[in-house]
Amino acid sequence: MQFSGPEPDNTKPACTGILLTNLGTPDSTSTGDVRRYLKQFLSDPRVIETPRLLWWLILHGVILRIRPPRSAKAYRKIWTAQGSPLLYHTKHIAEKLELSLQTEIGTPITVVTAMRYGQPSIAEGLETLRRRNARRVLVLPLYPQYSATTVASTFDEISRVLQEWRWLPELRFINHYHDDPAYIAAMARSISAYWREKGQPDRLLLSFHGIPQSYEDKGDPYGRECNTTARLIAQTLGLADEQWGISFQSRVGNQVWLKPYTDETLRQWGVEGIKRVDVACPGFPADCLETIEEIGEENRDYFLEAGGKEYNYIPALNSSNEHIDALTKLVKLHLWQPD
Ligand SMILES: C=CC1=C(C)c2cc3[nH]c(cc4nc(cc5[nH]c(cc1n2)c(C)c5CCC(=O)O)C(CCC(=O)O)=C4C)c(C)c3C=C
Ligand SMILES: [Fe+2]
Ligand SMILES: [Fe+2]
Repeated sequence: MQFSGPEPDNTKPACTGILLTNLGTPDSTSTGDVRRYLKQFLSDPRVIETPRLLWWLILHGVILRIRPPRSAKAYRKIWTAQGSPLLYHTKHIAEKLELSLQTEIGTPITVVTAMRYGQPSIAEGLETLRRRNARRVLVLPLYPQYSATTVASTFDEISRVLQEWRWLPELRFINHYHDDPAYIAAMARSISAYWREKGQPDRLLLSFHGIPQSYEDKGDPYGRECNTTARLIAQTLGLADEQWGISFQSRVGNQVWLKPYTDETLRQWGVEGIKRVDVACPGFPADCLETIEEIGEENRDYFLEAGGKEYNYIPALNSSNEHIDALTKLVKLHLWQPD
């Protein structure tokens, strides 16, 4: 094994680094770039637990032929002049979080963005921190709820990259913050601010990305953590049981995923005569394909076609001040005491 250099740049003062990570996104909406992204994402054994040889045949024989053009079409609907929403929101959160932490904490601190799949990679993010002489690194994956498919996968990639380093920084890793009071308060404040402007709906749906039910059966705590987050937000908003619900979206393939499903729930609510539904996605701190297109557009149609009259998607926290304040508090809880 060759350990890579150079060593930390000691000509610069030592600082603490925050590696702010998110899932990642294609480089562009071309089918080729989307295929490259999906190949990396769906080859991760934390995401797909099917035996490797069988999965390789399915992935290369079927999925990577059919899905990239379909996903590319969906990405084209949400792409902006600044590129992919997931990436620019995450970068903007990192910039504002750095300013906020520098104001709050006397010691030098730097925040760097990295993506589990695609660019900027985790290897690049760690290299940037090494060049800035970050001798202590706190990793903050932007996933409030723990799942092996997301948080453990991020940890796998960090440890894979660091296996090649000689001189490791001190490391800390935030593995979830699903019940963190500042995050719950920020979510509740964002929803009630929306309602102050537009009035309150008949029902609030809190929709989370799903995972296969079999992963939960094998011990993944994700579904339980989503339920806790949803209950805490509803409690903070003072909602009665019949005023809100929880659901899981974005399922892929034909296995059973966590239920109830978002699309089925919205159709059912439309049929039941619920007039207005607002949807918020507390598992997505930054808006992305799954919120803007799937919740903002696709599921709107399901609800309205089933008889619903009004449907609103309440945007993610993104780089709002309430989100930055919550993340600043969260980071401060995990930081080292000053020397
Ligand atoms: C097929 C398995 C998948 C699992 C398991 C999964 C878990 C999971 N994903 C997120 C967050 C995001 N997923 C996003 C997109 C996305 N997810 C999957 C598949 C699984 N996700 C695919 C194939 C895609 C790509 C889009 C598509 O082709 O449909 C995104 C958005 C990325 C973007 O560029 O905007 C996010 C964010 C979580 C939190 C999670 C488990 C808890
Ligand atoms: Fe996903
Ligand atoms: Fe989706």
